[in-house]
Amino acid sequence: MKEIKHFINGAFVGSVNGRTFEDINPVNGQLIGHVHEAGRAEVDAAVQAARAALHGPWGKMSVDERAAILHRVADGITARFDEFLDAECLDTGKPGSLARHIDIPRGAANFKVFADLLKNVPGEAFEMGTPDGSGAINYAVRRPKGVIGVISPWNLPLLLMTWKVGPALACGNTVVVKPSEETPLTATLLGEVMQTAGVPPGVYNVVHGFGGDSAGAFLTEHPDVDAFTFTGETGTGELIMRAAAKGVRQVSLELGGKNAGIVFADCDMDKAIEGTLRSAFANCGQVCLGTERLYVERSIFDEFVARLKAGAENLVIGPPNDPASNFGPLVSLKHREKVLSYYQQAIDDGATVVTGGGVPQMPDALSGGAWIQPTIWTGLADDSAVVTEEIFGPCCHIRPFDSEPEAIALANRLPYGLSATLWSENVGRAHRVAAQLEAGIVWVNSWFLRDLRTAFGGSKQSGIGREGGVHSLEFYTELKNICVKL
Ligand SMILES: NC(=O)c1ccc[n+]([C@@H]2O[C@H](COP(=O)([O-])OP(=O)(O)OC[C@H]3O[C@@H](n4cnc5c(N)ncnc54)[C@H](O)[C@@H]3O)[C@@H](O)[C@H]2O)c1
Ligand SMILES: O=C/C=C/C=C(\O)C(=O)O
Repeated sequence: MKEIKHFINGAFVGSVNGRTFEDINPVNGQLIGHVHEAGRAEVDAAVQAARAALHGPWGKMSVDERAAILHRVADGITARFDEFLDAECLDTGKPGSLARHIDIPRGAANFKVFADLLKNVPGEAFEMGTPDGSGAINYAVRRPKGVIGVISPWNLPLLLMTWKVGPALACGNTVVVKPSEETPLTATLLGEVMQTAGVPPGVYNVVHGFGGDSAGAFLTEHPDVDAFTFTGETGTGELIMRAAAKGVRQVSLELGGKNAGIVFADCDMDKAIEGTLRSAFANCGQVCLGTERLYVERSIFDEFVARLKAGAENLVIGPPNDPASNFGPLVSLKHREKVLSYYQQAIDDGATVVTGGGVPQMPDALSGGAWIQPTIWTGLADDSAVVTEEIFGPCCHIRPFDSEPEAIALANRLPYGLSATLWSENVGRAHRVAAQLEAGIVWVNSWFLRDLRTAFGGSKQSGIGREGGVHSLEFYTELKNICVKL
């Protein structure tokens, strides 16, 4: 039985109050281990360690030295690839093939890319005239923001946490991470990698616990954290923003979505089906960028629905260690209750259930898991909660449209604006529609194709700010202008 501790000031420590909570495997409902729950004392110790580390060797390192250490962190993840893979699959139940190709490699890449970026990023300088004719030079330097609070969700635990820790550390900050209570393992394992890679104590800290009235809230209420970067639900983002207002601390928020996919009759149908099967059902639909609303041009509607149905019914439901499986359980029975409530709502609202809609029959050994069927609906009104609210499950609603302006208006009608996909072989149309979609990220004839140098984030209620490439620098550093009179 695992005992999962905090990682504070370079060491694994338990909670002084002795409180723990259970980490459950969503594949079979079995106990993975007991996780220490941080009280204010542990959160305070972590923040103090992070503050002290800013003034220790970490704060004095050159960019090159920091980058070399972060490369060792990335190499350390790769060297222990299978351990990270097993830990991520244990916590989430996701298919091993998915974590092998996305979650764990991105965990390593998130350190490498930002270490290299910092070594190569240009600065700015302006010469100016002065009344006495001697002139002045302005130049800007970037300084770390300080102690960063990182609060992350359970759907892509290592990927999303390192997406923030990588650039934060590359910029010279120190971090206190509060991983999701559902998925504590990989953030903890990363502590061991940090030790081996020579990251000084206090630079990377992890405190475990829940959100409200627990480690998450204690971290956001701590006055000595300089800024918060958060990925999770829009409602939680509002709470974090409110807490961060005390002391005027900055926030970077990557929040929920209800992402639209638009499929035009001039698409390549094979590609559109393949891409939509991934965007609706990958990671059991638990991807913030996933598609839960599809708008399909009427002339190809029936064919598209039939082919997506066939694809969904071909998904192989199974546990992470089954090499044939490409569809795992939801993260928990609690989350399944939420998703199933929308499955019921769809029926109550008069949907046609094209496929799925319930819980699959699983072998006895797996019957305690959070299994659910991939589900497709048609026939719902545009204002049904199933079509307007983020479900975060393996499901989508498909509705026909008749014109390009109608498709754009339907895609833009919700208060979310994270991502959108559009499928068309007409280049002019693709650019025209992409330009009008209210979303931070638009994928044309693809989905979840990620270049880490690009801006990533949501518009409207899907977030504040952009991370990725140089945009991460804007958040993780303070830009200081120095004006020198000559
Ligand atoms: N925009 C993006 O990039 C992105 C990426 C992944 C997930 N998401 C969103 O995340 C959500 C799913 O993740 P989730 O259910 O873990 O989200 P969540 O908001 O419930 O929890 C996220 C984290 O916040 C913590 N938390 C909860 N309440 C808190 C509080 N009051 N104070 C401080 N911390 C608190 C949780 O413990 C967890 O660590 C979905 O809405 C999804 O769209 C967004
Ligand atoms: O579930 C949301 C996925 C977010 C992905 C990223 O933040 C990323 O690819 O950097």
